[in-house]
Amino acid sequence: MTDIKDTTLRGVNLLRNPWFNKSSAFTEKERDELGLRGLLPPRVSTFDEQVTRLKGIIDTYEKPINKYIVLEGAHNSDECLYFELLVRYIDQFLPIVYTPTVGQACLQYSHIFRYARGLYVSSEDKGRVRQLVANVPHKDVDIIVVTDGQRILGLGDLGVNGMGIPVGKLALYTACAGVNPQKTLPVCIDVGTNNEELLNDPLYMGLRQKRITGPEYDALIAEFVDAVRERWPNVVIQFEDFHNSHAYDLLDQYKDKVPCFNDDIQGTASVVVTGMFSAMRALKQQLKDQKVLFLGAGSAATGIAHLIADAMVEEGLTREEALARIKLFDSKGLVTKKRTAPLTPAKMPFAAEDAPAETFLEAIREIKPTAIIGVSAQGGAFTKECLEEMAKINERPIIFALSNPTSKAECTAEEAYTYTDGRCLFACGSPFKPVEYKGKTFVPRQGNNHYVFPGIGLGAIFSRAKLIPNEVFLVAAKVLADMVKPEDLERGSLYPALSEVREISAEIGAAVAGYIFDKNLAEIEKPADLKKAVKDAMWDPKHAHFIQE
Ligand SMILES: O=C([O-])CC(=O)C(=O)O
Ligand SMILES: [Mg+2]
Repeated sequence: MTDIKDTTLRGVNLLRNPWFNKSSAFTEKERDELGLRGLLPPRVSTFDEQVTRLKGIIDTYEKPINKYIVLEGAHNSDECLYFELLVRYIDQFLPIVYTPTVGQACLQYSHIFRYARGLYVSSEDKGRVRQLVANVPHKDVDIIVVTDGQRILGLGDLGVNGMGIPVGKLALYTACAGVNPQKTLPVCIDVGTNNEELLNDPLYMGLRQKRITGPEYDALIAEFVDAVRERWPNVVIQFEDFHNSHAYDLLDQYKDKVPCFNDDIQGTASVVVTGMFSAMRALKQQLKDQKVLFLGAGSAATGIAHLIADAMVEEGLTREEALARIKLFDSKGLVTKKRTAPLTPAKMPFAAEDAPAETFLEAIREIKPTAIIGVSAQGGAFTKECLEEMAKINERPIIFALSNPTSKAECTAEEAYTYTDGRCLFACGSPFKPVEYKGKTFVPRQGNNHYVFPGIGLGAIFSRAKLIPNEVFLVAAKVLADMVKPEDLERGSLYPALSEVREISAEIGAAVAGYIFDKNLAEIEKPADLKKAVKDAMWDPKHAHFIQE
């Protein structure tokens, strides 16, 4: 017996509902019994034919943004088909529904908007957020990705246009980790924008006001968290692309109360530590012997820096020794204790005593790092001179240019390999094509949190986690690093192939769930075969049957 999906929807209402719509794949019997006869072309399509048809349409568009628009159309008309396409062609379509094209989509969001999706909570909804949450059609929500649009990728404040990011991240939850799409909810909190260009754009769809902040902002977020927790008590909340000025505060406020994490601080840290573990394997060295210099000192930088310090401590350093091996360089120069403006608690532990270095190049010369990590959103900031200097100091320098989208990358893959004479260990934040250099082909891979957040969320959802401790991000990094094969390292890849992402997410999900069970943070009993149970719980894009055939 096949499972039969129960719905009271009939006729055109079925065709208009992306959760149920099978379009031309509705069977003869379904057409008869669900009031669909005559509303579709006569010949019944197979799922494969539908995938071929949709892929064919998308392939006719050259510009990535147009592919995005067509894909979102599918997302909003036949979700199952959309996800099957993503799963089958993940390499091709991840850069569309996610970094870098999603960045372009966010810039133009109010101009390409066709379908409303997810939940919008604005500062005008103060006092009635519960009602808004009650309007959400989902019976159960397992995971929310929420942004306030203030730091969208490396693009800055995009206000309500930032909604593209939660939508994209959740698409990855389903495509990469088999989270049921009907249990995911993208949320945008609109408290205004300080982006003048958007405020002056007649089509801009968000509130036309400067951002509110302070107690009013905190109260709106609190009302939102309370309302969603009341309706869906186990819901996992992923904070995404909040500005530094809120990111740590929100995490500190909620991490011990609700199952939540900040992907930019913790997810990014996890994946970058993976990259460092892989680099250590290639170098046959230990993390505790590295000296790391960051360009950028925002939440991603300090999140990564703290997790690298944790990993160094696991290798035997004292925390003080670990912190001393890491330095941050931001728009005001090297972060030092001498700064007049007070340092945030996240930056403080990494502050150098003193710094004559004025430029990043001087800082490299002075500190002699083994690794430079770019999280600055300054496109091209790893100049030829910086890269050459790194190659002079190190036999095999570690170069991570993580800012995205592509225009914000600190250097390209080609620049990294060329200016270090093909000797660097490289990771990027946006996708770069393989690079040929002196007869060798390098395959750079993305140190992007997409390798870990879907699996971490999956583990938290599966175990019905009460909280998500920071340790799971190191757990995930180790699992991911173990999945990097010697052949990957041989080609300069510090991460596994994207085609393996569902397997990766299942492994990370099981390990994270395992940690949560062992710390007594789970709401359910630990299954005997955890890996199998997690894998079995993953959703596959398959059209439902509505009628016993
Ligand atoms: O979305 C991405 O590609 C990575 C990320 O979280 C960010 O840059 O904010
Ligand atoms: Mg992000």
